[in-house]
Amino acid sequence: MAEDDLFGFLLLSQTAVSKRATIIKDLKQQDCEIVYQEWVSLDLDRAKKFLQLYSKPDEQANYEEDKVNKLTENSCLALVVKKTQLSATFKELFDGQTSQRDVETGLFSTKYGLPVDSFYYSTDKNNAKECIEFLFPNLDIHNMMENNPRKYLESTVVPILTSGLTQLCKMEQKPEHPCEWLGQYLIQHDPTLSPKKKIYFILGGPGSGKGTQCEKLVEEFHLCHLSAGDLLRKEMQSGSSHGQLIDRMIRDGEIVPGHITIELLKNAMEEQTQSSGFLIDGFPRKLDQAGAFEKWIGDFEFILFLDCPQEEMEQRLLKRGQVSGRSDDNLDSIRKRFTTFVETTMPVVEYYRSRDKLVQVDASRSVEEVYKDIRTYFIEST
Ligand SMILES: Nc1ncnc2c1ncn2[C@@H]1O[C@H](COP(=O)(O)OP(=O)(O)OP(=O)(O)O)[C@@H](O)[C@H]1O
Ligand SMILES: Nc1ccn([C@@H]2O[C@H](COP(=O)(O)O)[C@@H](O)[C@H]2O)c(=O)n1
Repeated sequence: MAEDDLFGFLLLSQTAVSKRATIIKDLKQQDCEIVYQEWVSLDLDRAKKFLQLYSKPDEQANYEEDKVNKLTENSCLALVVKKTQLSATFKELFDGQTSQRDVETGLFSTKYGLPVDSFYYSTDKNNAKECIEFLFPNLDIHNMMENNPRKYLESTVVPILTSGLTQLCKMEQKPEHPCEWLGQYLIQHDPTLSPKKKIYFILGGPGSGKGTQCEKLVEEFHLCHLSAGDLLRKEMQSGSSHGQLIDRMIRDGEIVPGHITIELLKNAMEEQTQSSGFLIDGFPRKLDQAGAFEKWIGDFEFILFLDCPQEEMEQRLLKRGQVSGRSDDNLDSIRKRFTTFVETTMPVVEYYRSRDKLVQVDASRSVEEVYKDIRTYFIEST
């Protein structure tokens, strides 16, 4: 390690997390090495302990409720940064201050428009080490600082690589492209990339109330609602090359090829940084879509199935059709959608029921009655 190499840490709480891409890009442009990053969930007790550790010994630890709330309301992103003369870089990037302490508490907000208590950083060797040890108890910071590559790899990459290789060996049906498979495995299982966001699928016949119930779940559980149908309609209107195909398939109540829908879902999920999980409405409509989703995006918690008689759904959709402007809210398309639902989507429902990954509610009742049942599953799971 060069004489004046310095390790620092940076902790971004919820408000600052939205700027993480720019911040990381700026740091890298200044030749900072992001040696490690991890999403950290702090409970009340740990948030207070962190603030205590962060404050200078001669200062009163600052437990302002607001600061603690910012640290606990959502996962924070913590980074270990390395660079020669790191304090000078932090100073240059984040404020125009001159003293070390100003750098540590200073005007990060100037460049990124963030409140000062939405981030914490330090380049003081001992304080940074203490904070890093506290934030990442399993990280071998000592070896990292000593720049021992072997030990660094052993404490970071090797465990997940080993478990990926073990899984690969155990698979009865070996993947056609093992390196690609392994790459996906590493990304999906890397605890440092992102906190695992829970994914819930919402299925039910057309008009069973999926969108309506999702709105209520979003309000109570702050999950991100993504409707596969809405994403396809948006894609169609954007003038994409798939536009005509999607348009025709929606009118005929057919299922759009899974790779198109999964790509749209993947992009929408990646854009979403704030939510703690996803409600994916109207997906998977076909058995192979579920497998492809798990392979390319990740595992899900359960499928919520809204069970509703066809006559009731038909009435609801005809009523909605008076105002929705949807090309498929007419009797001809509605009947085709019912047929597709029974022939193609019910097998998905039955498959996951048999694997205990499905919960079912009677969706023929009033919106409130249905929701009362649904929320119990989410209270248990979130
Ligand atoms: N429990 C309910 N009782 C009566 N009407 C309802 C109920 N739930 C939803 N609706 C109404 O039925 C119509 C369809 O509901 P919604 O759009 O939520 O269904 P969906 O399953 O998302 O439909 P689609 O699959 O066609 O997108 C809407 O007009 C909605 O207001
Ligand atoms: N996974 C999906 C979801 C939807 N579609 C097509 O969109 C139509 C409307 O879907 P809603 O969920 O909004 O009712 C649906 O009938 C399909 O044509 C799809 O192909 N795949």
